[in-house]
Amino acid sequence: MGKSVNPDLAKARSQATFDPANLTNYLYGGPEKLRRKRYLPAFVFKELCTEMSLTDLCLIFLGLLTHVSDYLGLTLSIENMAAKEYKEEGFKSTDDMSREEAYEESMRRAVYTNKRVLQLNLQDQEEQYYFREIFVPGANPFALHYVMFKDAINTQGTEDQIQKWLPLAETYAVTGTYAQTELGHGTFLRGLETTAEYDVQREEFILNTPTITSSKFWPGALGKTANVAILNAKLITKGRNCGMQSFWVPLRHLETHQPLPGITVGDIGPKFGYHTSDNGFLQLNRVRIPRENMLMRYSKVLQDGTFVPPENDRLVYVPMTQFRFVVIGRSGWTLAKAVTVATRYSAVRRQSEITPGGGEVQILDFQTQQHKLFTQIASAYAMIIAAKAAKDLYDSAFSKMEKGNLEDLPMLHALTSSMKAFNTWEMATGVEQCRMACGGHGYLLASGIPQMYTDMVSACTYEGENTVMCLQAARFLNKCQEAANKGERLPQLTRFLQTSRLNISSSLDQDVDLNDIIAAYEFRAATVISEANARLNAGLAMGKSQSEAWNYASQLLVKAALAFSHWFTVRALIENMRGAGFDNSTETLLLQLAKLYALDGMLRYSGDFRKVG
Ligand SMILES: CCCCCCCC/C=C\CCC/C=C/C(=O)SCCNC(=O)CCNC(=O)[C@H](O)C(C)(C)COP(=O)(O)OP(=O)(O)OC[C@H]1O[C@@H](n2cnc3c(N)ncnc32)[C@H](O)[C@@H]1OP(=O)(O)O
Ligand SMILES: Cc1cc2nc3c(=O)[nH]c(=O)nc-3n(C[C@H](O)[C@H](O)[C@H](O)COP(=O)(O)OP(=O)(O)OC[C@H]3O[C@@H](n4cnc5c(N)ncnc54)[C@H](O)[C@@H]3O)c2cc1C
Repeated sequence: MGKSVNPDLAKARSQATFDPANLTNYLYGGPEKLRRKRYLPAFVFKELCTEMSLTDLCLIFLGLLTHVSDYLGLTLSIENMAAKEYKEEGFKSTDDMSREEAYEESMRRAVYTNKRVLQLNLQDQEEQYYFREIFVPGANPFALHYVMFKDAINTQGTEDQIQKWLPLAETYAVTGTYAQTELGHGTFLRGLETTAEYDVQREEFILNTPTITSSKFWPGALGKTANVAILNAKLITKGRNCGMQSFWVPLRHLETHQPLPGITVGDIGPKFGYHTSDNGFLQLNRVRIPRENMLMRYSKVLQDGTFVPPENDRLVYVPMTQFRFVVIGRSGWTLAKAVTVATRYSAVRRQSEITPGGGEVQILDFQTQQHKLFTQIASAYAMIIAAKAAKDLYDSAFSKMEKGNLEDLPMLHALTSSMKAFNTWEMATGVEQCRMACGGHGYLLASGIPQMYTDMVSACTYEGENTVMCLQAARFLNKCQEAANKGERLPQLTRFLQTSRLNISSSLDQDVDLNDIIAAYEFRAATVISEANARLNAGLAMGKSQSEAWNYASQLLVKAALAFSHWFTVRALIENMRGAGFDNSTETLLLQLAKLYALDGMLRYSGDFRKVG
């Protein structure tokens, strides 16, 4: 039962000046990865559905990605399910459900996918992600389990602890969360109040949330789903506060799922988005766990209570750095989904005339509509490709860290902090622009865009509130500027602070040279970073303390981190587009898209660029 494609859409696609397959292969990491990605939903839907053509299945798959299918009334007739537990007649729209019903529907789908991933032995993380997203397009109640809970075990646990706990997580013998934020503190981790006091007599930690503000508050899956937490608390041993450490804390009985003694836990209530994620609260009333439950890869507590500190006390923050990197990558794909919906809609929506009497045109013919959408298409590509570029730096830093070489940790923290802030702010702005570009229909939940926004805009807050993350990156950039001022050697990533010069060869009446674009963004970043450093030093010269001067310069320091991220993104986009081995037509188009992205950025931040000439 093939579905006819809208003639306007078909016509628009037929006018492509390049072969989309080349681009799709590049974006998904090559033809084999793309084949697998396309095979998965077809395989599963074929297994689930008796009478649907592959076109329908792909439509459902693409629609599910943007929730459209939920609202087009497409339902999956689920028969001969491999997993007998999944008795659902089809995917019902969760938008008309209460929070309880929506959570249960998402939980049902998530449990089904968890079982199928194990039965299909899907090992590849990306394939697992694609597979899950087909069935749980919104917030997945197991999100924390899949990412931060397992990452914390892998990065903070000893080999023995990994051997013991990771199989439990992989087989869903336990369901986990990452419980760090408290009612009173999310950003300022040194202010966390939950304590883990070592009892040397019984070789146990006594976990306690002594105040209402120390209640754990926000962790995903804490409300209902999780029965174990990787919980961060202030370690106290031999009367000494040894800072934040991570602990494996059972929360609920593995059979009855009832809270264990001393544990008060529940859901924090309705949120702006992520309705099917049960973010929760947790209070601990002198809960005892064995000494072996402290994750001791980097820091240890010996039987006699002696604290063995880590080589670097920031290593306990590694799970956050890892997840920031996930957010950096997913931001581009989130914008890609939104702009795909809005662009397709703009090809089929006819509204108003350009030439009086000429008939209503596709709204994609309005230059204002093209500007709204093409800049977001360019931004999505820029973020996806910059994330790929950051991955090379990320992988090399992590492999060195695993061998005990921590020299790249500051750079990695600065890069993941600034790019997480930059990408999520750009994604949030872009998704909202796509929603508005669809007029009234963009405001319908059926478009899929509103939920993308309300779910994903939280990424500007979680995993490090964006302003705070920019200031973290600015610490590193400012240190590099100070070193540059003294003529010292800089890390590779910031060497442009010493070398950037404004020798632009392009003139306004010729097509802009791509190297000039990179040079302009580099010079802008170097100038803003230098200005922030100058403001900081001006504060010190006024007699302010280091922290008061930091606060005095903080707005410019945030700008410096964003200018750095913008330069990193533009450079990655242009260099990867030139070096990707595309055929001429595809490369020409992509470099055109890169210019659009960069020149649009210059217009949006024209103050910076005018100031640096
Ligand atoms: C659209 C994308 C969708 C993606 C995915 C969707 C699916 C999942 C859906 C939902 C899941 C949501 C999950 C959310 C989880 C959470 O939110 S977990 C909690 C996250 N919390 C935070 O991030 C807290 C942020 N705060 C901090 O990290 C710290 O408090 C601080 C701000 C860094 C300050 O720390 P501190 O006061 O101790 O340190 P400073 O004095 O500022 O700096 C001291 C030095 O330490 C260095 N440092 C700090 N952090 C790190 C780090 N992580 N790694 C390495 N180094 C670090 C810092 O640079 C200082 O060094 P310096 O003195 O040399 O500059
Ligand atoms: C959807 C969602 C899911 C979450 N999931 C989890 C989870 O699974 N596990 C978990 O542990 N936590 C989770 N969190 C909590 C999240 O990590 C925190 O909300 C986040 O770290 C921000 O902290 P906060 O809420 O205390 O905000 P605050 O830090 O109080 O921010 C409020 C304002 O203060 C400003 N501010 C704070 N400090 C500074 C500073 N030093 N300089 C300048 N400005 C500053 C911020 O910029 C911001 O404008 C989640 C949050 C959300 C929204």
